[in-house]
Amino acid sequence: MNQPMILDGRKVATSIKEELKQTVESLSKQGVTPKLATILVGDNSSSKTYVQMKANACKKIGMESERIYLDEDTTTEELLDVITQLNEDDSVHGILLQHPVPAQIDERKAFDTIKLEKDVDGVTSHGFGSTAFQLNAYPCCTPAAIMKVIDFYDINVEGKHAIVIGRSPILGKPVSMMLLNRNATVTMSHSKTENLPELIKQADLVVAAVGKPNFVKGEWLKEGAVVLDAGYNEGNIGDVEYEACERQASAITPVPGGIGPVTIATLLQNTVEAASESLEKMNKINR
Ligand SMILES: NC(=O)C1=CN([C@@H]2O[C@H](COP(=O)(O)OP(=O)(O)OC[C@H]3O[C@@H](n4cnc5c(N)ncnc54)[C@H](OP(=O)(O)O)[C@@H]3O)[C@@H](O)[C@H]2O)C=CC1
Ligand SMILES: Nc1nc(=O)c2c([nH]1)NC[C@@H]1CN(c3ccc(C(=O)N[C@@H](CCC(=O)O)C(=O)O)cc3)C=[N+]21
Repeated sequence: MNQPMILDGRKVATSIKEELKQTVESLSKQGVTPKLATILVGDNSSSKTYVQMKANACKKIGMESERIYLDEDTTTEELLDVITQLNEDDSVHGILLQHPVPAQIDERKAFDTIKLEKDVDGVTSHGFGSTAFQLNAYPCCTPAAIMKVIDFYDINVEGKHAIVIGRSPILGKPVSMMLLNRNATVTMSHSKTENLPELIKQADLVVAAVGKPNFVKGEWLKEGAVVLDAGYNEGNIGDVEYEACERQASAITPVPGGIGPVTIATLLQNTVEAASESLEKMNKINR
């Protein structure tokens, strides 16, 4: 039986967080404790779990966090006010608005209200554009996590055919740009894509970002494909049918224990970097 390499996200996350702990301690000694603010609109229970996980992860490495819950019927204006207040709050270094938001809210407008220096989740148009053009900005966390797993396990993407399933602003679209920047040949697919299984069959690397449990079937894969499952559905189920895909793949991320933990580590990393930047700025002013 085929035994693929299991891409262990917890291992990748631990190595990132170990390093962060020391930086957080040193920043705190200098009077700046990195702080992340998360905003959740509506009471989607799994979204609540994610923001709780993010808060716990902050605490574990000595960071602070603030969780803001807004009603399901919050208007765009009300949400923009909350974001503006966080933009102006010097104790907050990073802002994360949980995607998706209820339909009445203009998500793009809300994302773009986040100050670039505090966009630790890489969701602003400016952040996305900078990432696409390989300029300096915080990369979107889950896409960056996917790239970190690829790098940690030395997976070669140059010249390879990668298919990304899903094109959301926080996942499919940015990860496609990152893969392109690494010289992969990228197919972006979505709900209107025709003949998806045939396209997947041609891919050396499959990124699943659909939001549908067990969506990618084992028989769709080319033998030896690398499978990166970013999906995280009700009941801790990924977007790929794991057992069947494991038989076809040369390497695969499990769910849980794959991309998820690395996403959180990346979010912490970006927030700590934002705090360092703000300390540097303060020191310059006081000099
Ligand atoms: N591990 C982590 O850190 C993270 C995990 N996630 C998980 O990743 C998954 C995707 O999340 P997210 O990107 O936010 O989800 P969205 O719902 O925002 O986007 C889903 C995407 O999948 C596409 N899609 C839907 N159905 C099909 C189909 N039948 N064939 C091809 N494409 C399809 C949609 O296409 P269209 O654009 O045409 O509608 C859309 O682009 C979820 O399981 C989520 O929980 C998300 C973020 C972080
Ligand atoms: N603006 C925005 N940014 C996001 O990054 C974002 C978002 N919106 N909306 C929702 C999704 C979902 N998401 C997850 C993060 C970590 C795990 C994670 O760590 N999962 C663990 C499971 C841990 C457990 O269940 O105990 C694992 O896969 O092993 C899962 C899901 C981020 N998201």
